[in-house]
Amino acid sequence: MTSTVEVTDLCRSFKTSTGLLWRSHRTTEAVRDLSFSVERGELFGLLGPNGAGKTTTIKMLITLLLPTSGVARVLGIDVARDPQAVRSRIGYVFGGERGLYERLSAADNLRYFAELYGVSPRSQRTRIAELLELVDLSGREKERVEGFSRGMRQRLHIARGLLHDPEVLFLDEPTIGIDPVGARQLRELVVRLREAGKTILLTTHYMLEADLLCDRIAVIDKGQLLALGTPTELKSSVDIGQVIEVETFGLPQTAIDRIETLDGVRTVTASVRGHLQLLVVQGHPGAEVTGSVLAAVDDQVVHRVLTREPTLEDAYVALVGGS
Ligand SMILES: Nc1ncnc2c1ncn2[C@@H]1O[C@H](COP(=O)(O)OP(=O)(O)OP(=O)(O)O)[C@@H](O)[C@H]1O
Repeated sequence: MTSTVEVTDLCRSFKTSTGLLWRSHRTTEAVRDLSFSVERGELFGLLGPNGAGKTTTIKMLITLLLPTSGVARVLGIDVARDPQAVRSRIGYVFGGERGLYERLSAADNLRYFAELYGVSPRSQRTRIAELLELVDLSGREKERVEGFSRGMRQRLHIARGLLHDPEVLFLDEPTIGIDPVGARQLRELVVRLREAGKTILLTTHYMLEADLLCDRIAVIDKGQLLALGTPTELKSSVDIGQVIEVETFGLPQTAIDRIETLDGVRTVTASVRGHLQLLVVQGHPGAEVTGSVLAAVDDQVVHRVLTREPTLEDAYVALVGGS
């Protein structure tokens, strides 16, 4: 049986030129020899840092961009040979997407797109009602979109992407810019879609989201596949050493730089948590680094220290940080 999405040695490069008088040309290889497949009914995640090639890959799969070389098949159809046939059987939604009619109600927006997508007039009414129910917007369908939150708009976009009942759905950063409550509602919707039998390929920068949602994940960087597997497989495939979280306040950059150079330390990431700074220090496998990390930090500024099990984010940082 063929996979629902099958990507084989896929490449896409872009030629760009800069300068007015002396033009210089540059080629960016956005996707390089990428191969993976997504099985029917699977929720598959594509992860990678900015510029890794995730959107370029999705754009080729949804027939908005032609591959430079290699083959991509969706539902067994070559995306470069028969884009029309692919388009009629897939849906896609980009995070932060515009394109809804603000002055129209949610239901009128769906009616308009249903016409555009050629949904038969007979089935439009029931289809729209079903979709509004699915995306938790029934009861709000008569309200104009201009009064909707970002999360509601995104759910409406997903309903729009499902009007023609596609078998495969591509979601590019579906929860970007959406508050935690809205993001949770969207994640619940994605789970319902999977339960309804859709095959879903999604990109995200949120590791917790990927860990919660995805059956399998491909991690890509610089257009190439770095790792592929279930969240559990990824966590155990990367030989992660000790992970220490240090909550501090007012820690100078020089101290963070010093920790990075300590023996046994693999990566250090610093972020803001409320009024505190959170340092996440990953050690090399087998190295005991808690003592030396704490010695490098003035204990006047340490709020809390804990060691914990590696998360998908730790595995991701180890994979991408080391590439
Ligand atoms: N139309 C284009 N012209 C030139 N270069 C492009 C074009 N589209 C993408 N690129 C380049 O291709 C590379 C991959 O970009 P892409 O948008 O696929 O990454 P991404 O993984 O989706 O990143 P992000 O997480 O930031 O959305 C980048 O270096 C980008 O600058």
